[in-house]
Amino acid sequence: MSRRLGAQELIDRVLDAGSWVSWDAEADEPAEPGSAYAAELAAARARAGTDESIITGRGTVSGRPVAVVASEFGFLGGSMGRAASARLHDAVRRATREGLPLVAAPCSGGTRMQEGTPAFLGMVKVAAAITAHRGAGLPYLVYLRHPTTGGVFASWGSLGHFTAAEPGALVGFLGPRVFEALHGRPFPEGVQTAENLLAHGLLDAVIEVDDLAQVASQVLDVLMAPREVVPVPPGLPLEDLGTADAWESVERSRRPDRPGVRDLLRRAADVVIPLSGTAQGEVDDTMLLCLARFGTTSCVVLGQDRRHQSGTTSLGPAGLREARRGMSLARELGLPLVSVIDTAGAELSRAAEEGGLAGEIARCLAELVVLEAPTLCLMLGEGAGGGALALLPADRVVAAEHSWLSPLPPEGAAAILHRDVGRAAEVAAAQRVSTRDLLDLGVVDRVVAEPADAGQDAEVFCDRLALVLQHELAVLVRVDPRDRLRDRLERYARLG
Ligand SMILES: CC(C)(COP(=O)(O)OP(=O)(O)OC[C@H]1O[C@@H](n2cnc3c(N)ncnc32)[C@H](O)[C@@H]1OP(=O)(O)O)[C@@H](O)C(=O)NCCC(=O)NCCSC(=O)CC(=O)O
Repeated sequence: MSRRLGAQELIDRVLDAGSWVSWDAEADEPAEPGSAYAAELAAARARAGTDESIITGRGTVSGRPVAVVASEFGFLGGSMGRAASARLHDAVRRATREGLPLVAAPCSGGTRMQEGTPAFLGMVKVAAAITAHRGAGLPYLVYLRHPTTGGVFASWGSLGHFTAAEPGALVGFLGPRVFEALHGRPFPEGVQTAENLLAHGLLDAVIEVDDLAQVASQVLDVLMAPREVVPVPPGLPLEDLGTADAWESVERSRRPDRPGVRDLLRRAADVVIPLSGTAQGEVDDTMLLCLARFGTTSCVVLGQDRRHQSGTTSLGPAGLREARRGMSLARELGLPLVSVIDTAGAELSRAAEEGGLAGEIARCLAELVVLEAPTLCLMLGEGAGGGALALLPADRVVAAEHSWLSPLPPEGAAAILHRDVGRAAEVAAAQRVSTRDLLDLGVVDRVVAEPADAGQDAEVFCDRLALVLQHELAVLVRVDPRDRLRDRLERYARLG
């Protein structure tokens, strides 16, 4: 881990040179004059060079205005007393009033022990101010520095739309030394580290301080972009679809070299910012969640990733919870949502049942169908069962020619109907799973013709889909939100 940076040093490394303007008035004096605490505060001020454990203000990152709040660890371990919480609270509210995105860089031992319970309660107003900031559709980015603990991690450190941490940083709830003193044994090694939290879906990235400006500016470019209405790029001219039957499509969709959501993003998106996990302690690689920009339109993408659904891994409840994180991001930030269906079916296991798979499918359907944000579903390949349907109910549904949608894998349906998986092709046709049928049924709005071999011609396949995506997104964001939602609800009321 790099040397611990002071608050001002960090700000100078991240913001454009000369852009920093402090918002801090003189901090309140929380200590009784002449008390031991007053002496500690005076010593902390002299040592840290700041008047409190937090500094706030505004500046620019790559030219974009941002509000910044940063802890000063040199001031009583970055701990939060009443004056620090009041300063943070005021800065968050000012950022909201001024319509500025907010970047927070905590580094703290949590609530200031010298001030006890009255200071502890400051976590509540800070959480309330951040909720109001997010509620105003403004981004909140968090960079957890070494060390971030206690009530700071448990309030403003854990409420980001996007959360990154410093490599090797100690990030945890109770400080390890406090744990050992209380319990007489050391806290397990390697748990309270940035890297471990990343692996558990609690962080989106671990990045060096020197990369923070670039990452923050990319994230903000994507998050702040949709407020501009962009010209609609030309759509793809309608091309003749081939004559493949449903079963041929099923077989084509299962070819190992068929492009998946990652290939599509690599080729089609101008910017991709991966997010990791649910932000609540789960990761599922079968669901890809990211912020992306296609042409000039930014969106949240959640996509079933075929590369991670092979052999023993399939889409589980955590993947669907990750999808719901994407839905709330889109709702809060007013970003369009692109959902990508490509699954051979959700996980069938004890863990999935006990983890609430069916409930997660229900919650995805329920949230997606009424989501305020513009929504676009792309059927990319396989589309088996509730795990696929969970990402379907969008304003517009675009399908690659050989994608399909069915209540079970066709072999499963054949087993139910005929006790014979060998009759899967016949059942696929009868169940109307092909895109031709889905177009007739009004499930799909547009089918994109595929090259003769999507695996061989991955570029053509992805480029065509990208053109359609860009076009559809640009059209969608122009529609009045009330009309869009009403049309969507009417559409899904007609289906099924
Ligand atoms: C954060 C740390 C891991 C950092 O360890 P380091 O060895 O790097 O640094 P350190 O311990 O020497 O700390 C530097 C200085 O900051 C002071 N310091 C640290 N945390 C403090 C706090 N919460 N209140 C008041 N002072 C604090 C230390 O006493 C020390 O002062 P000096 O230099 O004078 O010796 C450790 O300080 C720590 O465990 N702090 C407590 C973390 C914690 O459990 N917080 C919960 C608080 S309750 C809370 O926040 C509410 C909640 O949990 O919900």
